[in-house]
Amino acid sequence: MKPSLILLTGGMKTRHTLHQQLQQLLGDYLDIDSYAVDEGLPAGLEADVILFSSESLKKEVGHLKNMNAVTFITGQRTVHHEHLDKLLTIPAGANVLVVNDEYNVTLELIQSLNQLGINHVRFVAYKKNHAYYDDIDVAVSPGEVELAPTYLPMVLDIGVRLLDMTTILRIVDHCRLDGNVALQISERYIRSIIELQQKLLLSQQETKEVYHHIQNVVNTIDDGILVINETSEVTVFNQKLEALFQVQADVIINRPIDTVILQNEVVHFIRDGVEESQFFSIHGVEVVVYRHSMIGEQSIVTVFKSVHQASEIEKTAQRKYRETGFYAKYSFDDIFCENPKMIELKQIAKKLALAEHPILIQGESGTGKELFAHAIHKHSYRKNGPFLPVNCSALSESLLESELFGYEDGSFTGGQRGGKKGLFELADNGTIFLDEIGDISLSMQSRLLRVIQEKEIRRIGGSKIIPINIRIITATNKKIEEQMKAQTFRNDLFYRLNVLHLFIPPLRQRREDIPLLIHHYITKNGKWIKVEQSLMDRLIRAEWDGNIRELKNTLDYMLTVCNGTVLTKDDLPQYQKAQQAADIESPPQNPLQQSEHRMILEIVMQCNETGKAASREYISAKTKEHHASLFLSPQQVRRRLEDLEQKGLIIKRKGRGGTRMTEVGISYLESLL
Ligand SMILES: Nc1ncnc2c1ncn2[C@@H]1O[C@H](COP(=O)(O)OP(=O)(O)OP(=O)(O)O)[C@@H](O)[C@H]1O
Repeated sequence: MKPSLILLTGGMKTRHTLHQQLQQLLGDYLDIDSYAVDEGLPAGLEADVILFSSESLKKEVGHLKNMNAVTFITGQRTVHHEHLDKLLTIPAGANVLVVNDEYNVTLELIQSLNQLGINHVRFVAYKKNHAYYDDIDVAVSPGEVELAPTYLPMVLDIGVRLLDMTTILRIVDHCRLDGNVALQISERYIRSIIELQQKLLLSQQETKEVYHHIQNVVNTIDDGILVINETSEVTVFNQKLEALFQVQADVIINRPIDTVILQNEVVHFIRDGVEESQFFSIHGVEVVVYRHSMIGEQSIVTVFKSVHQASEIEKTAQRKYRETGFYAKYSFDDIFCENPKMIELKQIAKKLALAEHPILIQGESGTGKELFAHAIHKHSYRKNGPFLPVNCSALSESLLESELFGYEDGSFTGGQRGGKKGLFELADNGTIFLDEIGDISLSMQSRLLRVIQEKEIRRIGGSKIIPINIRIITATNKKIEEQMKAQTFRNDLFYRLNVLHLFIPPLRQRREDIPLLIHHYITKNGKWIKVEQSLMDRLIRAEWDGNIRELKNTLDYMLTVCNGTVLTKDDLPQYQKAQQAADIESPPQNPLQQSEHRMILEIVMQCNETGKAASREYISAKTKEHHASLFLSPQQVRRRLEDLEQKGLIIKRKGRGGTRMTEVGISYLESLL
């Protein structure tokens, strides 16, 4: 007769699994019965061996009467080896919540997982009444997945834990089975472990093959590819780069990038760069390096392209939009200025270009708002995408709406067959420039607000939601702050559009730019024409209510009518000639102001005549020679000069020329004498 064994477990699932395990290993030599507490135990239990599935179960039922056996054994348990590979797929460093119904058993499980060499993750033991687990990447449970908190992103079932080999051998020993039986059982046990090993080896082999395949693919690419992992070790370095850096990939792979790549600036850009791309010269080859952080993997992929190739790609991308006309025509180099505030403004705009936020540009009509919008797009990361300027005041409300949002077929009479894409859709991956934004109706304002908030649109008459990725630049010559007070412009929209802000000063506040712009427009027309000094002075001091646009129109007119090689006042358009008389500045009423004007202008005049630079300090020192009450500090001189320049009486120039009298200034001084 075979010896008998009764297995006692808490739950049915454990009973099934352990019964199956015992049957497989010992079924030929023992009569095996099993009971779970949850299913109810019979009135009396009698066997050679009674096996408790765990220490806690022994505590729970061990004291019961009518339980007779020669030997009582408490089973030691271990993770089911077939499920170990599930644990190996968890990324290194992950926080893993180990879930089991009893805390002590959970701690035991963590210990045995560590003993099995699963050390690449951090295990956290689950406690029944613990309210919330923060920062857990995955939960694992030996058959108790339903206990895991539902908010966790992933729960892996690693199967009911099996009886370990020592427990099996103790049973063999207590049932006094033949020595060969123990040998056969351990062989069966070992065989299943070997099968697992074979499975792992196979998958390792497959991984190697996939790696080689990827390596071959990466080597056929015409660009250099370099990838680093989260610890800055190089994981991919293709043949193209071997040639560029003149080094073998096997010297580089799996080493920290800063120990193998000697070009510090390249390493710095790859590891810590913020820009998307940068130029480098590597062993005399000019390259552009594009940097891309892989989301979720903490790896950085970089692509090295020759400068020539990179510019070809850009050209192809831009050509597409050039054909449709949706491209930025001007860059920052097309914005001419000498005024220090304008030079600073250009620098600021370049920085704003690199951000992704909306920009509101304010300034009077003709100051160059649209020019700035073009330049910003061209300087931004979206430069290869479309640029769409839209003049919001030029279209009626319904037309503007259909232009911006597009429409579906049959939405209204006269609409294009098959519907039409709107400008928001066409601007996808690029920039839309909404000029005269202060002129849009309140209902258009709310639609625009929704586009900005939701980053999606719906065509007129359509139901499909279309996601869009656009940058919005807006401009206005209106005082939008006043419009908000009058409640004709929505506050919430204003703050959405005005994340970044530029104010372009009117031309009369930057008169130094006038000679430069005049020179630019003359040369642009391909003419070799001089400007008579008296005309230049007059142009410098004109009001230019229409700003640069008006100046440009004036020059276009004069260059067309001019007969000789010198532009004179006679060439001025009629309306400006008419202003001439009114232009001469009348002296200030205040006698002190009059004396100051006269004193400063005389000093400047003297300087101009003797070729001396009329600096603030020099003028200030000279004022001491006049009446004591007229002394002006260099600061005061600066303010007075600004005022005189505003009036067009002098012009401040950088460099050796310094401040100069204008012809009008000279006449004005004469009128004061
Ligand atoms: N700094 C500059 N250098 C060269 N050209 C300029 C400059 N500023 C403006 N312009 C030119 O002046 C003209 C008017 O500029 P733009 O259309 O950009 O002005 P705006 O402020 O957008 O005008 P509006 O408010 O009327 O739309 C354009 O021809 C532009 O090229």
